[in-house]
Amino acid sequence: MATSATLTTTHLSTFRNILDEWHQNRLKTTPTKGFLVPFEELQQSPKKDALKDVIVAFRTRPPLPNEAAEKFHADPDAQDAAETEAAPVEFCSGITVTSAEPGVFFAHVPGMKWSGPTLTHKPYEADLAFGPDIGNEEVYQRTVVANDMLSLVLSGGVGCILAYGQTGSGKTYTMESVEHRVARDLFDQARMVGKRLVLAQGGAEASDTEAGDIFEFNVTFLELLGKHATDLLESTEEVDAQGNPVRTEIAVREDKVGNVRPNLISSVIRTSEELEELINKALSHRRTSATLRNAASSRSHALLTISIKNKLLPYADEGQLILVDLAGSERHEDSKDHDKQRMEEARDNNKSLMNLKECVRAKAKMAAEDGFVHIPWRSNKLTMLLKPIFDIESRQPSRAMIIAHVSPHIQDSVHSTNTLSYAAPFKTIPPKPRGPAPYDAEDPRTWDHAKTVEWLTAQFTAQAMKSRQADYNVRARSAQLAGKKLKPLEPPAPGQLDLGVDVAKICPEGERAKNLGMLYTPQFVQRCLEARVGEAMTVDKLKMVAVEIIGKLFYLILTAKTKKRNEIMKSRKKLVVDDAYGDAPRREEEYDEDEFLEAQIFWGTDWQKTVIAAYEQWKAEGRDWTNVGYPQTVESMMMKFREHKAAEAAKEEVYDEGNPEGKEKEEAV
Ligand SMILES: Nc1ncnc2c1ncn2[C@@H]1O[C@H](COP(=O)(O)OP(=O)(O)OP(=O)(O)O)[C@@H](O)[C@H]1O
Repeated sequence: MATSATLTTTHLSTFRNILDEWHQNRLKTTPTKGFLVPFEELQQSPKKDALKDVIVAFRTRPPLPNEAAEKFHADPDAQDAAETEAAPVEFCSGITVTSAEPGVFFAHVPGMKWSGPTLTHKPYEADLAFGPDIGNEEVYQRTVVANDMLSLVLSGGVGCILAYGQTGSGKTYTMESVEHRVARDLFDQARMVGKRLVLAQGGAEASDTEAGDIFEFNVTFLELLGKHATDLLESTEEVDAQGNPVRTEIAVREDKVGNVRPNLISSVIRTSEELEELINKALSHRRTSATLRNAASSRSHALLTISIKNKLLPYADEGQLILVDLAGSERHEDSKDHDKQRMEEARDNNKSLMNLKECVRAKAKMAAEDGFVHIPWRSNKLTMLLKPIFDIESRQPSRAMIIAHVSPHIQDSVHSTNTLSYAAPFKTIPPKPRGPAPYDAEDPRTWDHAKTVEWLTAQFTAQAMKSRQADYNVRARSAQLAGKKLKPLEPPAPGQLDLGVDVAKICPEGERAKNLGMLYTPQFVQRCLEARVGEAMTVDKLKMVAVEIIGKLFYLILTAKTKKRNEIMKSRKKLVVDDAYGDAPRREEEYDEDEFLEAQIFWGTDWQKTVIAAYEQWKAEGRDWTNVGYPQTVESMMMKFREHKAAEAAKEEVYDEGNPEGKEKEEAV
């Protein structure tokens, strides 16, 4: 089967003309929009309230020297091949960035109608769009820094950055640059956060406070190749028949308490240089193998996880930064020449990417609507490894960012539309302002300032009463030992109880429980330490009390959300996946756009060839092509595609791990 890239290449000059015309017409009406804040002014801290739980960005790279000529070839059987064969294939853009923020990419999708070549210009929206002229530093600043990822993870939250896209589109280029920049900045940021914490505890500002004095950093690097997980930090001399290093397989499963902690080599890191060295070591171990698209293609998902423990607040949650360079999303066309093992890997990779899509979409939907949607993270090893991001029962704040990469070439446009339509639905609109929710004593999100202060005061009062009672018990016991008896403990006179903190400082005017619920645990603890008055509570005692109180508040919020989820579930009966995705745009009336595109990819240029052959036959027989012939032809191609998919799915079911019926079915087959 000829590739669809060949078709595009054969008609390149026509596509170029159509594209030029489109550019001219577009520029007459809509100028290209840049970023909201110029790069030089990006340095201010982001507004925390404005941050989203799921951020989606698009990126396309510049064409590489000679890439078009080396990668794409004209179809020698095509009618106008003689015209194209003489000249080498030159670059023609398949992507146009019309707005950087919000991001808009147009994909120019070539097609062939009986009347000749056509281009469809399909727009896709994201939060950000990076064109070929945007460098790695700017991408890092506008994604990781502007979205406060490092503070989040240093404060006990979970941050995850995923690079997705066709093989050779630039994922590794982006992720490696992010990894090295994280290595560069994480320790400086940790030093700053740590110093503030030391100061809040009443400690003197030590200029030589090192990040490692306050935080403990542990790094792991896991590779998921198909269904097999291995440790990229394990050194090995052994190689398989293809020359790939052989490493011990690592189990990925939930433990008894629900954590997914694969048994990996975990390296303690104290400096930027150590982290940098570790990243380089792991990357050099990363398995690569040739594909049709990219000579050094990465066939696996690579997950770099940096876990951060706050030594000053041992009770606080451990922060995690998970950087994921996903395996290339290969098309049927690109993987058809692989051996059986590679085909299986490609199939498993695509399956895990589909499952990831479901999870991210559900998370995005949940954040946008402040409700609950089932997130099927247990269905696949990749999403199991991302449990901290997807587990709705987790009280840790989390933020996920997906950077979808597309090739700049028009020959890759069909694949680009797949990538963009994979990621675009992750972009959510912030929930519409609905006015204050009615007061509910059990839902802190509905409390006003006065109620929040009242609740906090009650919490600190309860703690102070506990301490007072404990203190009395000690004195009573000593008195008893001395043969005396103390008077029973009287309740304190109003205003006499020393809470040890100024509650008004913990919840200043204008703030309420909802705002406190958005603080990270260490931030709340820091606030309490800054509000400490007198000696009623020692610093250590106050830290414990603060962690307990914020934990209680998170618990109340989580319980209220769960209650709401149950109500939503009851009222909606069944929340189907499509519901979570929103209405999918339709392309050809009867067919779902994704399915239609997938079918075209499966057929490659045979799609157009079949249409043209059918057209000629129907016309020669004098029959109605437009109303009958064309729909019938498309339907029969869709049926064949569906049969192929069903057969693939049946195979997957048989081999699917953990499918209790799989073995029986396999035997039956
Ligand atoms: N923004 C960019 N600017 C310049 N060159 C780039 C850019 N992005 C990628 N490249 C180059 O393009 C080539 C392919 O990129 P890369 O290896 O990152 O792709 P990939 O998506 O990770 O592919 P695979 O999934 O096969 O690993 C590399 O030579 C890389 O240096």
